[in-house]
Amino acid sequence: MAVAGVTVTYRNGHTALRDASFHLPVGTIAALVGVNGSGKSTLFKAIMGFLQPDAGNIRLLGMPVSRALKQNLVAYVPQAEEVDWNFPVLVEDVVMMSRYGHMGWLRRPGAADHEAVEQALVRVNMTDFRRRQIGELSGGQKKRVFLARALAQNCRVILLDEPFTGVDVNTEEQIIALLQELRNEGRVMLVSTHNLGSVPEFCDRTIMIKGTVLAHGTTEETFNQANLELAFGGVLRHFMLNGGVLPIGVISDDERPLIIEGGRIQSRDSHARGKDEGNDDTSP
Ligand SMILES: Nc1ncnc2c1ncn2[C@@H]1O[C@H](COP(=O)(O)OP(=O)(O)OP(=O)(O)O)[C@@H](O)[C@H]1O
Repeated sequence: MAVAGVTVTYRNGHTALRDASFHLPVGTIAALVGVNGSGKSTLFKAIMGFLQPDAGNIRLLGMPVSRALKQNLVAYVPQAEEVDWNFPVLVEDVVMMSRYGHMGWLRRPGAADHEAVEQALVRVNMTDFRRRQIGELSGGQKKRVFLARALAQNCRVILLDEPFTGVDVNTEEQIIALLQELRNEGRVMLVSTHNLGSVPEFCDRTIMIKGTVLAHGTTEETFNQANLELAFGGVLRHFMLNGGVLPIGVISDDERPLIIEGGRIQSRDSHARGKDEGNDDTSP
């Protein structure tokens, strides 16, 4: 995925993205992080071809967006709020919709389509729910159905909008494991997330965004305190804990804080420990 000098201005004249550039090789999970309104959804919409950039260009797997879309190579896993869950549709039908591009003009599913849906549901562990109405599922189950839809489509580029919102830790871990498998198959995933604590855990690359791309590269190089402060500034609750010899910075964009100890980003396990230790003596 190559985004080069992309500027997107909405019809009301608001420029939500200006001169945004980054590139991702295949076989990557990249985090897209930034405050509310920083342009994450705008970038997704441009990559999905819903919005036409006013400047710059986007190439997916070496081809223009329109060609990648025509070949069914791009899938979008939406935020829960974007979907009308009252629409009466079965889980297996939601997944089958992704096969329309593979069907003839009569859109009658064939054996290959049924097989693709079956395999996708197995992969996300949702076969038992195939005859359930999508609206009756929990948040995490719905996310898994949308992931199954991306899989049945056999797309190579997957955009995931906040995949962990309203998802319990078990489901989050299942989704992460699946994304890692997909990465190993050579797919590219761009994941917008406010769960900063889990970014170093599963994202090879990070893109920091705030009206433009502030920084991008491997998570190791990019996901550091200086860039996080640049991207989040005063929005983050940023406080110091006094446990231990070195000061510990806690940066939290949501309920799952990220711990930076001695300039190094800590894993979730150590963050749980830090949280417990820090409860009494945190100061804003
Ligand atoms: N249809 C639109 N018309 C005009 N401005 C818009 C439109 N959609 C979004 N914007 C503006 O563009 C900017 C970027 O919005 P965008 O939805 O891309 O942010 P985001 O990073 O996805 O935010 P969030 O984390 O809240 O989902 C915001 O200032 C927003 O108000």
